[in-house]
Amino acid sequence: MSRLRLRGLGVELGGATVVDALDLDCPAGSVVGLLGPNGSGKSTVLRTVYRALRPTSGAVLVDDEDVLSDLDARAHARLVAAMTQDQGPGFDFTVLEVVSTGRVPHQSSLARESRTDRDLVAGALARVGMAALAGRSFAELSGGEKQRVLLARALVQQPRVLVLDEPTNHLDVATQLALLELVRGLGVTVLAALHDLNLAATYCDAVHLLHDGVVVASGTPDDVLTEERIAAVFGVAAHRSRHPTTGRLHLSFSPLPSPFHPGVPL
Ligand SMILES: Nc1ncnc2c1ncn2[C@@H]1O[C@H](COP(=O)(O)OP(=O)(O)OP(=O)(O)O)[C@@H](O)[C@H]1O
Repeated sequence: MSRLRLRGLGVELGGATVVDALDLDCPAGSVVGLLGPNGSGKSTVLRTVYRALRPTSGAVLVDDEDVLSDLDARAHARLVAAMTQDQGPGFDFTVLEVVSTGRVPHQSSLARESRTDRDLVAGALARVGMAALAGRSFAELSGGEKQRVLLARALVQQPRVLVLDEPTNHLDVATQLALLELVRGLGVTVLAALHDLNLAATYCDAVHLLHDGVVVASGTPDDVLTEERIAAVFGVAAHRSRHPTTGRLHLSFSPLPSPFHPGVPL
């Protein structure tokens, strides 16, 4: 298991500072949530970790390896896998082909797909409940089915760090819980951007709360997600309680005056 650390991360986009001097730790094997309102910088932070975006300053470390400068693309893909909204093949591939591309970083350029590769792909498709759709066109899948296929692809990469950008946003409630249970059971270090604060409270060991590109609080969901902080950062009234079966933090929300039209409830 590996730990992920972001140190002094800064990102400027279109002349504006989107992420500023950000430090963030994900202990080995932990599930860490990145929380914050729309536009707070969550995807931008994640994109630097999976190298879709080069930060203006700072470092991304997996254990003590600087993944931004020390590694070629294949070596990086063996360390870090991502499941995001904007992924997926540009051409029409089958589900099986899409998941199989996750094995490429582990294959030498001459070697054909091995028995191990095929077994891993079949196993991952079964784990995400997509084995029956292996021969289907990826492009024709529903949003939730695509998300599950992209998770299977990330799993067969056998990464040490898994980055998830809004992993549950297309999923029905049962599949949301199944996906997060699966992810928790992997034993890999996970950094996930989540909008659902209750899912974060249930499944994350720690959370970092972003506001305007800056981490304003870090710690356990219980410590970070106070009613005052949620009101200040998200602009909603939150009521804290305990989930009746898990005993974890549970939040209920009601509107404060609209951020768009102060004084007028949303
Ligand atoms: N290429 C770009 N040029 C200029 N600004 C950008 C660019 N990409 C993103 N931004 C801005 O950076 C800020 C952070 O965006 P980001 O997508 O990281 O936020 P987020 O927290 O993931 O939001 P959401 O919850 O809506 O997905 C936003 O204000 C966005 O408009």
